[in-house]
Amino acid sequence: MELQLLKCPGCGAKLPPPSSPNGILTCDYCGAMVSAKGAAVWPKPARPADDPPFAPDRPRVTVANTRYVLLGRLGRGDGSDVFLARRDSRLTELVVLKVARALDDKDLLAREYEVLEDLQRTDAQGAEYFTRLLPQPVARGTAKDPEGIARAALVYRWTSGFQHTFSEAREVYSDGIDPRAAVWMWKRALELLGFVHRAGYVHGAVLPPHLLLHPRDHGLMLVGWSSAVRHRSFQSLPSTSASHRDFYPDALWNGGVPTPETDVAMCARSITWVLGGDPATGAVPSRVPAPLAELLRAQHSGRSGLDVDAWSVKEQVSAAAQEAFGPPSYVPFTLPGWR
Ligand SMILES: Nc1ncnc2c1ncn2[C@@H]1O[C@H](COP(=O)(O)OP(=O)(O)OP(=O)(O)O)[C@@H](O)[C@H]1O
Repeated sequence: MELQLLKCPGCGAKLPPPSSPNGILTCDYCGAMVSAKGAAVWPKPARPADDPPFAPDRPRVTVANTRYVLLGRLGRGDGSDVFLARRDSRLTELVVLKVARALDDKDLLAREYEVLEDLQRTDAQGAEYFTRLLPQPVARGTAKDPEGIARAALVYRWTSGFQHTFSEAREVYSDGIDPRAAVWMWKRALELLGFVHRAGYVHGAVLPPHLLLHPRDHGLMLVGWSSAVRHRSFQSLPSTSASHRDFYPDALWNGGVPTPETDVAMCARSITWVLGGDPATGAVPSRVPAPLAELLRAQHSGRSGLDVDAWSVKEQVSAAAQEAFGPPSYVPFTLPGWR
C-alpha cells in the first residue's frame, strides 16, 4: 500500500491520515476540504472562522481607528499614564500607549510625537542604530478613559527589555548602584545624546524617569520627549518637572536656553543620583573611584557656555573608567525580572 503524506492545498498544514480511502478531510487550520487521495479539493471558506477574542476581560481603547487591549501599566509620568498594550487583531503587535492625564497637556504630547517623527527621519550619523533607542511613533489621536472623556494619546512601538528606569534602579539599590554599572549607563546615554544633538535637537529633560535600562544587554533608551526643542532655536523649556528640580542646572531652571551642554549636565546629575549621590551638588559616595567622581563634578554645572560634544565627554568617561577599573569588562547588573 502506498503511503502518502497529505498537505492542505489551502494553507500547507499537514493533514491527519484519512480514516477511509474515500474519506473527506477538513483542515483544522484553514477549513479547506480535501479528498483522502489528495486529488479533489473543495475551496476553503471565503474567510476563516474568527479567532476567539484575546483576553476578553481586559479593557480596550481605540486610537486612530485601531483598537488596543491594555495589558498593564508601564509607568506614570508627570503628565501621563503609560501602558503596555497589544493591537487587538489577528496580526498583532505590542505597543506603548501614552495617555495624557490633563486635557491641557495635549499640546505637550503633540510636540513629543512631532519631535520623535522628525528624529526617525534624520540622516544624522548613526541614525539606523540610534533611532531604535528612541520611542518609535506608530499613531496618535485620542483615547476615551473609563468616564468617556477623550484624552490625547500616543502609540509607540514596544521595545522589549527596556522596562526599568533609573528611578526604579535606585529603588532597588537604595544606597546607589555599582560604579562599574554606572560607567556603561553613562556612556550609552552620552552616545545617544551625541546622536540627538547631531540631529539638531536638545532633549531638555534628561531625568531618572526618562532613562530606560536594558540590564542584560547594557542598553539605554531615552523617553519623555515633550520638553525637547530644536538646538539653537533659543527657546526656553516648554515644561519642567518640579519633583526633579535638583537635576536642572540653575540657569536652565530659571528660564535659560537648553543646549547640548545642559543635556550633558543633566545626564551627569542623573548618574550621580543613581550612584547614591546628590544631584544638586554633584557629590557622590566615597566608594565611587576618584577619576569618575571628578568627571561627574566637572560635568555637573552645565554653565560653561561652550559647545559641548557628548561623544567627546563619552571618551572622557572611558578614560576615567580605564584609570579606575582597568580595561573594560562585562560586569553583570541585575534588576527584578532579570538574572
Ligand atoms: N517607550 C517606553 N517604554 C517603556 N516604558 C516607558 C516608555 N515611555 C514611558 N515609559 C514609562 O512611563 C513613564 C512615564 O513616561 P514619560 O516620562 O514619557 O511621561 P511624562 O513624564 O508624563 O511625559 P513627559 O515627561 O514627556 O511630560 C516613564 O518613566 C517610564 O517608566
